[in-house]
Amino acid sequence: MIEIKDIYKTFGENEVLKGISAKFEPGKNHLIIGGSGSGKTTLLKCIVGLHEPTKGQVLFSGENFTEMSFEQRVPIRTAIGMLFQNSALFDSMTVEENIIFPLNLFTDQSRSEKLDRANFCLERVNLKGKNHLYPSELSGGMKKRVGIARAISMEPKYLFVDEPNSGLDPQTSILIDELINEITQEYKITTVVVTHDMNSVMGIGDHIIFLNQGQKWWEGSNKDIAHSDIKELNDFVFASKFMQAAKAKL
Ligand SMILES: Nc1ncnc2c1ncn2[C@@H]1O[C@H](COP(=O)(O)OP(=O)(O)OP(=O)(O)O)[C@@H](O)[C@H]1O
Repeated sequence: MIEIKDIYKTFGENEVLKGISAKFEPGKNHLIIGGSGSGKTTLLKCIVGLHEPTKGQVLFSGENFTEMSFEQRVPIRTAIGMLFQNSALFDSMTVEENIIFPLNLFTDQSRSEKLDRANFCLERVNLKGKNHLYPSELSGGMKKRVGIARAISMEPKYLFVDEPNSGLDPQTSILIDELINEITQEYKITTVVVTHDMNSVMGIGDHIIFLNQGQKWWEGSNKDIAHSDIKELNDFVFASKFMQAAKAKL
């Protein structure tokens, strides 16, 4: 479980996050949605410690991450898997080397244990046997899957994903969403996803937080979202004609 309490983040004069509180539970997909510039990525970065909040607290399993020193944070950091935009794979490394990279950094596993783990993770994301390919030889969807394989290589308790579907076609997007959902449920991971993708929202949004102008404007599940009477949320969710037509049938 992750709990954030009254998070503020200011860059210079720009107050980007204005007092956000929420709880993120294991085995669930928590989606952060909102318009461009509403503060989604900033919030994600504040939770994982890539930004320090100006005010407020982040608690991982009840432990106050915000007040910890760099060294104290290490056990929590190693329990975090991250998949950020563009998959952030190392181009000069093979698929296998990319997956083993965090194991080299944070574990004292033997070479054969690391290879076993890489093979397990590759199989889990349906990329068995692709060990020796380089990122330049992969499609966008395959890169995302390698990114997911790397993110789960350390058996994370927490998974953070920024825009998993950017640059992917709709069918591949759904496969990536399904993979995130399966992994989240299978390993009881607390998963937090920043997304613009309404298919993801409707497909895997167990818990959705809608940010508007740096504030938590609404939260609920994908079942609740169609019945909200919050104007800003409806304008965001039902911006497309397709979604308007879908709502009319509900
Ligand atoms: N490192 C930074 N320094 C200064 N300002 C920043 C920094 N990071 C983000 N911002 C500002 O914070 C605001 C919110 O940015 P953020 O990237 O969190 O929004 P977002 O909701 O994720 O947007 P998008 O959907 O377009 O990715 C923007 O005004 C941005 O300029």
